[in-house]
Amino acid sequence: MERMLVLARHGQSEWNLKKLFTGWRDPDLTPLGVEEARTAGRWLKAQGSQFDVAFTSNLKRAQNTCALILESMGQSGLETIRSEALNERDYGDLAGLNKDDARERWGDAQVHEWRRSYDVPPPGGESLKDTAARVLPYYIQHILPRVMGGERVLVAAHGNSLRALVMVLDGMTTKTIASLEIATGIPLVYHLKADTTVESKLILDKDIDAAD
Ligand SMILES: O=C(O)[C@H](O)COP(=O)(O)O
Repeated sequence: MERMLVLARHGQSEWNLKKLFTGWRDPDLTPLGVEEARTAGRWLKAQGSQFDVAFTSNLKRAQNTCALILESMGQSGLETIRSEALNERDYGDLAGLNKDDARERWGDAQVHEWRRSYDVPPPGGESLKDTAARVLPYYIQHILPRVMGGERVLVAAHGNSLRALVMVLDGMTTKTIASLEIATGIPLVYHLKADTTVESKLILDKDIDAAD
């Protein structure tokens, strides 16, 4: 039985382009982000992939990425389940601020800690640990059973909600997770074993250039 789980971060958003902290704010995709999503769908189709169900967040950049991937695969209208649990990490008081300005104001080290550490939240926002506290239960309760039942599952979500999941799938630690970047629109194709651990992982792009 094939147990396929594909994770895709949304394509470039309007606020990614402006280098603004986004979190739960709801900008749409840029034209490049639309093209990234369509390309991801074409790659997946070229791999011979098809999906039985998709999951995405309550934010339009992920929802539209999901729809564009499926459209490119000829699977528009596939069952797509939306959940706030898959939303990007909430960046709290940083949302809307420019990342370069934030580095100027608080220093590179502090901004990097807020963006990439496991348990240090940005002011008024969620740490990765907080994000994982909603992503992982949702994955275990709603996504994993479908994968283990042999359905081919797409999850179109966000840089940090996916980092929370990849941390577990890849057996990363609270220290090594700080180095993990997930680029926009690059599908991570997992196949799981019957015991739910990872049998294989394929990153459908060799030149990962993580969006800022
Ligand atoms: O929410 C955001 O600002 C981006 O989508 C992800 O931000 P990060 O790469 O700074 O965590």
